[in-house]
Amino acid sequence: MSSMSCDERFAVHQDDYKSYDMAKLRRHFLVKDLFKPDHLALTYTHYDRFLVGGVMPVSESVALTSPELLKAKAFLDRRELGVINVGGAGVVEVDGERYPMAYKEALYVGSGAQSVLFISDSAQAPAKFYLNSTPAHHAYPTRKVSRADADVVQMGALASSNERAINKLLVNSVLPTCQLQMGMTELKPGSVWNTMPCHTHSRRMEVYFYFEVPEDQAVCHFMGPANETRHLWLANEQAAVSPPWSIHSGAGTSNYIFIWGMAGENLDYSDMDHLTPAMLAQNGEQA
Ligand SMILES: O=C[C@H](O)[C@@H](O)CC(=O)C(=O)O
Ligand SMILES: [Zn+2]
Repeated sequence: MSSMSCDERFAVHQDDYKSYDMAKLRRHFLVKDLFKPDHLALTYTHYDRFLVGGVMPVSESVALTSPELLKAKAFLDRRELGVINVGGAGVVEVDGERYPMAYKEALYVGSGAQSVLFISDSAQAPAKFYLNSTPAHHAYPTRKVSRADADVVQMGALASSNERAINKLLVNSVLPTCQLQMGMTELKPGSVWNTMPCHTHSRRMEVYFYFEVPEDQAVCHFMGPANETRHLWLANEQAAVSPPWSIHSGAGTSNYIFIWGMAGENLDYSDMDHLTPAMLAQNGEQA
């Protein structure tokens, strides 16, 4: 039998966050255990009501069941969904239509879909579907976005350990969405810093999900206002929720890949407020 869980995370004020110890910081901002066999793992945040999830079908297909908290008959009655496969080959079936999903392929599912099923091609190499979902007020068409459809931007340089390719997948230059934006950033070997120089965008919250972190390695994810940063050490396939007041940037003990997902006021990817490393060196000083 497939199963489902839904964790609820309330929004935190940046003044309160300063006093959190590590356990409390992790309880509020770290999302883990996204891929358990035949289980739909959901985390409902009160940041733009952004839902983060993971599902790994192994011995059967798993349905996108609507959690009690949504008080909705179907999960997508009032929501849109973004899916990226970070595991073996699989299929997402939306109202009977089958979308084959290879590794790193994305699917946008529009509001109003009544049935979404997640299926693995093989139990030996199960698919791992990473999910982001936000409230939606218009039904845009469901569409698959493969790597060839992505809007790709090369950023950084090996000399500053931040050479990476930003693959914009579910963004408005590729397809229409209500408020969800998702993409995948791949670091080149020898580069470990993502999103450096870093930024904030108080118009949107964001969630970073790290994968392809090699065994025995980890990523140190930085959060907080620029003059009061804290860190979260993340293992492979864990995510960090970034409130609108927070930077989001990480350094790994090796290279890795991560999926970013955003929602909020607008769909303008580039309207970030940038911060230089020198500004971060003012940490703890008066703003
Ligand atoms: O607001 C945009 C997001 O934070 C990411 O797209 C940034 C990112 O992938 C990177 O610089 O490595
Ligand atoms: Zn950002």
